[in-house]
Amino acid sequence: MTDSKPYTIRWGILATGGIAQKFTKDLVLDPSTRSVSDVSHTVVAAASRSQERAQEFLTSCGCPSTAKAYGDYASLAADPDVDIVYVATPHSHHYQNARLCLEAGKHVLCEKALTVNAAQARKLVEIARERKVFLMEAQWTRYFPLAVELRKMVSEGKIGTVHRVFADLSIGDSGTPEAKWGVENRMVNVDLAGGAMLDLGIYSILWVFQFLYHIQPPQHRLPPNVVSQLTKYPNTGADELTSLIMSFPPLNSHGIATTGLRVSFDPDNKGTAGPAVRIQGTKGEIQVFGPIFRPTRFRVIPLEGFTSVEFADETREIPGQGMFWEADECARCLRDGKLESETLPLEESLVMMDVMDQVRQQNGLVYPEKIETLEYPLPGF
Ligand SMILES: NC(=O)C1=CN([C@@H]2O[C@H](COP(=O)(O)OP(=O)(O)OC[C@H]3O[C@@H](n4cnc5c(N)ncnc54)[C@H](OP(=O)(O)O)[C@@H]3O)[C@@H](O)[C@H]2O)C=CC1
Ligand SMILES: O=C1OC[C@@H](O)[C@H](O)[C@H]1O
Repeated sequence: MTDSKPYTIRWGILATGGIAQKFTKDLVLDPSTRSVSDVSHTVVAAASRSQERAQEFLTSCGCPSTAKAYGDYASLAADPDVDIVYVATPHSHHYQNARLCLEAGKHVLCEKALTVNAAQARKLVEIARERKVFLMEAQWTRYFPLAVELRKMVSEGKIGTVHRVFADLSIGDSGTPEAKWGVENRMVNVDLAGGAMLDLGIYSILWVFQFLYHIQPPQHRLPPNVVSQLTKYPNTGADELTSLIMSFPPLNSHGIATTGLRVSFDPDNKGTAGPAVRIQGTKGEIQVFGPIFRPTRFRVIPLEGFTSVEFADETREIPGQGMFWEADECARCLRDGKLESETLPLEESLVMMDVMDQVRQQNGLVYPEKIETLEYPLPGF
């Protein structure tokens, strides 16, 4: 007889900002609303730099009244009731905060970009492996049913051999970025590892990677050659317009990933601009409609003479943001004793970090030493 009780994991939430709220509200939803019955989630604690903020956060997200509110991150990492910590601080802090939790023996789901640079990411992976704890970068988009379906279709050869992928995530609007972001906001503040690439461009890169790297046979999963251009944001020097061409061996397939804060993938907010991702193969093309962090639908356009197929993501009708898909993956990995996710192996996160390092090197974008360093622990994090 099978045990029908779901496998429940106990979350600790580290930081109380915008995405921590969205993620936590998704966690407390009943999994049956998304037809999931094998795993479930409970929030047992949250930590903020202010204890009061942590308590307000737990209440406003609808967490159980027994959940503990901590006024510092170290207390959360030390809580024996926490199985896994969701790290939701700015990029600049991921290395210090995730390391704190890993060293305390906690499993970790860390927001994207995993760290500021590849050396920090390698160190986290090394520690996770040493401690035998689970670590995953929160590239939530990969876990949407739409993305799962697309990887399956392309792997099965629906559009033949893929030779080129275009992907864009640019979020300029009617105002100027200067008026919108100023100089302090984490989107442009170099002290917080701000900039278009680590925050938004990573989605363009992950869409390229899903098809030109991830679904390739293991012997063909090779790091790309990268050429890039980057324009800096006035007054802070973060990147505001970044474009990469990646050439993936052995076919030298091209992945063109773009991002920007001054132009938009969807200028009129009506989808008039067309697809934000185009996956081009020898038998046709698949177009994905953005925003690509939370894609809405895709279209398959086979070679002339065939009918095109539209796929709308029906799961968008169910409650929540869709961040629960990645949370469910974490629960299944913990249940099955896996220390990393097959949908985003740690090695792939490292290759993506290497790509972003190369873009920064090619264009002279260096963040302050205190957030590029491997030194740990540092005060103030
Ligand atoms: N998956 C997705 O769709 C999204 C992912 N993200 C990712 O999530 C992370 C956080 O982004 P977001 O929630 O938008 O950021 P916010 O600025 O809204 O929140 C960040 C939180 O981090 C904590 N923090 C700790 N130190 C600092 C510091 N020096 N400056 C500012 N905040 C600090 C704060 O929590 P406290 O005061 O409680 O300690 C703060 O609320 C980033 O890595 C980003 O890339 C962001 C948006 C969407
Ligand atoms: O991950 C993200 O997706 C949505 C964007 O608005 C946000 O800046 C980014 O961090």
